[in-house]
Amino acid sequence: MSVAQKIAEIEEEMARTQKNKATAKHLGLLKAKLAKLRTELLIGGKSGGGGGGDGFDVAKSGDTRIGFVGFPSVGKSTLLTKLTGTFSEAASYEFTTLVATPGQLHYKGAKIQMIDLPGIIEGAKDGKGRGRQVIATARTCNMLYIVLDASKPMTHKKIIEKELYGFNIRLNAKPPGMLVRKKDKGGIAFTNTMSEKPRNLDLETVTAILREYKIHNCDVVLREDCTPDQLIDVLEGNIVYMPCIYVLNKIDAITMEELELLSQVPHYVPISAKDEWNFDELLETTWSMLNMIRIYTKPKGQIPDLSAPVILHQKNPTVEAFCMRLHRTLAKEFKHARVWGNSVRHQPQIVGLSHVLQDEDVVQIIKKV
Ligand SMILES: Nc1nc2c(ncn2[C@@H]2O[C@H](COP(=O)(O)OP(=O)(O)OP(=O)(O)O)[C@@H](O)[C@H]2O)c(=O)[nH]1
Ligand SMILES: [K+]
Ligand SMILES: [Mg+2]
Repeated sequence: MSVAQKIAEIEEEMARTQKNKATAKHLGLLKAKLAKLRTELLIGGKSGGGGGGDGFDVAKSGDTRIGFVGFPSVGKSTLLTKLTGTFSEAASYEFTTLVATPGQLHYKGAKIQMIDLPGIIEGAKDGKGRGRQVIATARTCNMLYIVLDASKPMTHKKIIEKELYGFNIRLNAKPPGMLVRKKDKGGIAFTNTMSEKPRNLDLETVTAILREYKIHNCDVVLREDCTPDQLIDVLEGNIVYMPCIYVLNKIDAITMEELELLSQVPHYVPISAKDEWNFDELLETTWSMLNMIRIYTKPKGQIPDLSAPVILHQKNPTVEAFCMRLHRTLAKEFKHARVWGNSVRHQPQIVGLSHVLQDEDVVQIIKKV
């Protein structure tokens, strides 16, 4: 039996199994088996077809990377051409795009690499078409645009999400709030640091899942009400968490009433790639979800170069993170920094490595002599 067949078999059994307290442990076990098989597919393993776990070979450039994922002919290539000016062929027939096509957009001083990808269909992750190559490339991105055709059924969104989930991509989610610490002896300890009782996990389910991973001595500490799937994610360890915008394209082809209904979807931005409608909102939303912060450098005796900020990805980056971004050894030679901007009261202010910077601060590093 191939890995894909084994996966299908387990998925069927899970669908047959009723969800209740008595079956929780068994379901947890099936989920763990499923995750292991998916990882086997992902890493290449013994699976047939689909081009292995490797993505398209696209050189990284710029400060961040956004991948366009969606069914065929939803308008991904049209969008790339309009946003970046890099031509990617668009046509009314499916699978026009066969390879990854990168373009670059300059926005608020940042260089954003955008990658137009071939369309995917249901079953992509298991080797249909170029699906696995597409999703493997999607895993290398900092953010995804899931492009949807507003005039097509919204079930397409679910299908794409499922394909990405099966390739260990978690959309608009944070790593689970739990600690899993393997030890040499002492058995399995399951503790909870929340004020309320956990609703989704108990010692029995945790033990069953850990056993599937051949772990017999381990501390599991809950900081949030995590699910069995989240425990499995932590054990698998190769999960990618990334922000995603549902880009609802072709709104020029639907009525206002239909558009109103579609606006219920979270993280969605309606656009028309053809008519360039609502690109402002798309880019504003992109910027805020990427959590990018611009820091301007100021060499001694010169004015800061406001056209070329250094981009940091953390929400609250420190001066140390800024130094690391500039050069690996800079933090070691660091004496102090002068900072102008919103993060300081005095302009400039002398700060140390632990100072937290804000968007558009100007920083001058003073090295030890
Ligand atoms: N009405 C309308 N049509 C659009 C829009 N954007 C793209 N199209 C049309 O939709 C068709 C498919 O566009 P593509 O850009 O090739 O779509 P794609 O997602 O790249 O397709 P594949 O590469 O085949 O996966 C073309 O005929 C486009 O002209 C839009 O905003 N409105
Ligand atoms: K097309
Ligand atoms: Mg295309």
